[in-house]
Amino acid sequence: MTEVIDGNAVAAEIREDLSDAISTLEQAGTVPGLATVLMSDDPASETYVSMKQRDCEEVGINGIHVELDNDAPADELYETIADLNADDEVHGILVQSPLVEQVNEREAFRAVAPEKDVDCFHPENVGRMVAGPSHARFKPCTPHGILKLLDHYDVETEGAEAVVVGRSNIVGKPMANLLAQNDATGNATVTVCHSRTEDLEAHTKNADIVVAAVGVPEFIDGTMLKEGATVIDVGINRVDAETEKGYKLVGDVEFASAREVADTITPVPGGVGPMTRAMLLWNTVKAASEQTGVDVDLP
Ligand SMILES: NC(=O)C1=CN([C@@H]2O[C@H](COP(=O)(O)OP(=O)(O)OC[C@H]3O[C@@H](n4cnc5c(N)ncnc54)[C@H](OP(=O)(O)O)[C@@H]3O)[C@@H](O)[C@H]2O)C=CC1
Ligand SMILES: Nc1nc(=O)c2c([nH]1)NC[C@@H]1CN(c3ccc(C(=O)N[C@@H](CCC(=O)O)C(=O)O)cc3)C=[N+]21
Repeated sequence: MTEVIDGNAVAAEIREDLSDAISTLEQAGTVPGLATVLMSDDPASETYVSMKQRDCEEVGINGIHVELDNDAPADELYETIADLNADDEVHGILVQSPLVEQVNEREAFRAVAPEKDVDCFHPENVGRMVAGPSHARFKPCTPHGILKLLDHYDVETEGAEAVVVGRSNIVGKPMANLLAQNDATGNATVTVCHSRTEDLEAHTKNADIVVAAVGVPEFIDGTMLKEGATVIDVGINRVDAETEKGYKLVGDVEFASAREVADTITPVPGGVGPMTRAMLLWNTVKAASEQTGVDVDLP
């Protein structure tokens, strides 16, 4: 029987475990603080940011939300980030992507103080992550959440053939790097595929673990997978449907055909998405601990 991974359940467990670390910090006089910054006309962004704020409330993190006008000058965003960098009550800062066009996203991510960069987008933190486990500060939330899911469902990465489809800075690139690292959640043999890959199916067919982060609805189907594979679907695509909201969410994997072939598979929604949010809380607690010098146990 194919096992369908329950990302909501694993994320709830992590939030529960984080409460202990948050209590430890509170007893030492610190409430962890996470600032989310929204400057976007992307309709999904508002949903994600409000979910992140709701998560904060649930676990006892002080959520601070800043929303900027979409037509404000880029400097307003930089000033906001500078203020948050200087604010002792803020331990983590997330600048929601995509940003409006007048802002250079790379510059905005660089403006976040590296100690508060809970997305792990700052080049200093990316470099430290790539340098290896003893150098790393944060792991980016989505790949980090995927490693937690693999561990939770006893999917062996060591020696596995892993194929990551997609090479974005937010998902594909760090995911491939982490799976290849020489540590307990890595040691896979990793192939990175992208839009210039000649024969995608030849790669995915050979993979024990496929991570799909493409942004194309139902791009990978069962015929492209190896029998018994683990399939991690990162994609969140809104497609028109006759629902209350006028759309439904589908992944980058065609779930019905993939589950016939896979041994273990994530659904959309309820797979990777909730884990991304849980690891954002995790990184915020780690940031608060490091900024205050109060030791905590992280799940
Ligand atoms: N669940 C979660 O928590 C998150 C979900 N997402 C979702 O994951 C998906 C991917 O996001 P993101 O990584 O930001 O996307 P990007 O658009 O930044 O990157 C997509 C990647 O897929 C590759 N690609 C596109 N078309 C093809 C193709 N036909 N064949 C092979 N590769 C292709 C691109 O290749 P190239 O580099 O050559 O252009 C690129 O590397 C989206 O659906 C997004 O909404 C994103 C972040 C978090
Ligand atoms: N600076 C920055 N950091 C991010 O981590 C970041 C970002 N920008 N921009 C957009 C992407 C996307 N992303 C998601 C997080 C959670 C869900 C999630 O919780 N999804 C739920 C359902 C969501 C819904 O109902 O719409 C699920 O899959 O079950 C989805 C997508 C984080 N991102």
